[in-house]
Amino acid sequence: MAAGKINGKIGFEGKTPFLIGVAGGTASGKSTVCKRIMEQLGQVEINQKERQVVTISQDSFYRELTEDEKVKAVKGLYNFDHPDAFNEQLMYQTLKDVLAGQQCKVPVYDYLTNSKCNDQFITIYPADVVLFEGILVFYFPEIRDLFHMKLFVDTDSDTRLARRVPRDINERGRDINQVLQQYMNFVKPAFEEFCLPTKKFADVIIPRGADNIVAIELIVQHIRDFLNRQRTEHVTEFSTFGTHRSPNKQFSRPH
Ligand SMILES: Nc1ncnc2c1ncn2[C@@H]1O[C@H](COP(=O)(O)OP(=O)(O)O)[C@@H](O)[C@H]1O
Ligand SMILES: Nc1ccn([C@@H]2O[C@H](COP(=O)(O)O)[C@@H](O)[C@H]2O)c(=O)n1
Repeated sequence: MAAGKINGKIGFEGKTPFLIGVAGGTASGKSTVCKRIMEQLGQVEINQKERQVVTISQDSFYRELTEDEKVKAVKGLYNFDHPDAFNEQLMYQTLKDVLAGQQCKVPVYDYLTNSKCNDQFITIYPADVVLFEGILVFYFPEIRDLFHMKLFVDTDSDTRLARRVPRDINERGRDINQVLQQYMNFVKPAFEEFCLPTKKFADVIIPRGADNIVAIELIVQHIRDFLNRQRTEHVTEFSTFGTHRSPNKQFSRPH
């Protein structure tokens, strides 16, 4: 079978998943936007293996800290917002595997220990659409070039800080001083230096994140069109030549 091409990008044998990058500052609503997209495509209630759309978080690719770095991290003195905090190679290889339609595993990340959970992985089953979300998903040129569509969630920094403080205290085991110290020393300057400049690479900027129902509906419609086109092409290929992958999983509209 000929290699697939989406937005001028060369794919692989069989169907190339549509890879969407979702960037934006901390607590801008990246995960929530991905969740809304999945909900609107009727994917949330479907079991993981059958899903047509999956989300991967960049947080799974934080690199392991040295003992010294662990001590700093506990005090809010480690920079988790610098590109060097991520394992770029593993991220790139994982996305290449995803694009090749391969099943893969990504580490489960634990914010309480600032490290991966030992022997715990999330299985990423082959899907037609893959969302990859994180603060620096557009930072690394080789990774950025893999995306077929790039979204930037643009929420003002006061709102983001107001969301981050309770989230980090309630869900990530931090205290208020630690959160504010980390924010002023690392999160804010790194956002300005590494994340915000990547907004220019976005195809679609989503002001106000998940509150922007119109933007999310437009993106969902674009994904639906892609999935429908893929299914139509697949039926034609399947009846003519046979194919490498099983027929696309069905997706449903929200009720
Ligand atoms: N539109 C919104 N309105 C209110 N709270 C929101 C909204 N979007 C996200 N949140 C909350 O803000 C926090 C961060 O959102 P999240 O989607 O996890 O951001 P990110 O993935 O960019 O870090 C979460 O507690 C989430 O529930
Ligand atoms: N051990 C860690 C790892 C990351 N962070 C912070 O998480 C932010 C990225 O996640 P979002 O969901 O907010 O996009 C990033 O700003 C890091 O500072 C952390 O605090 N501890």
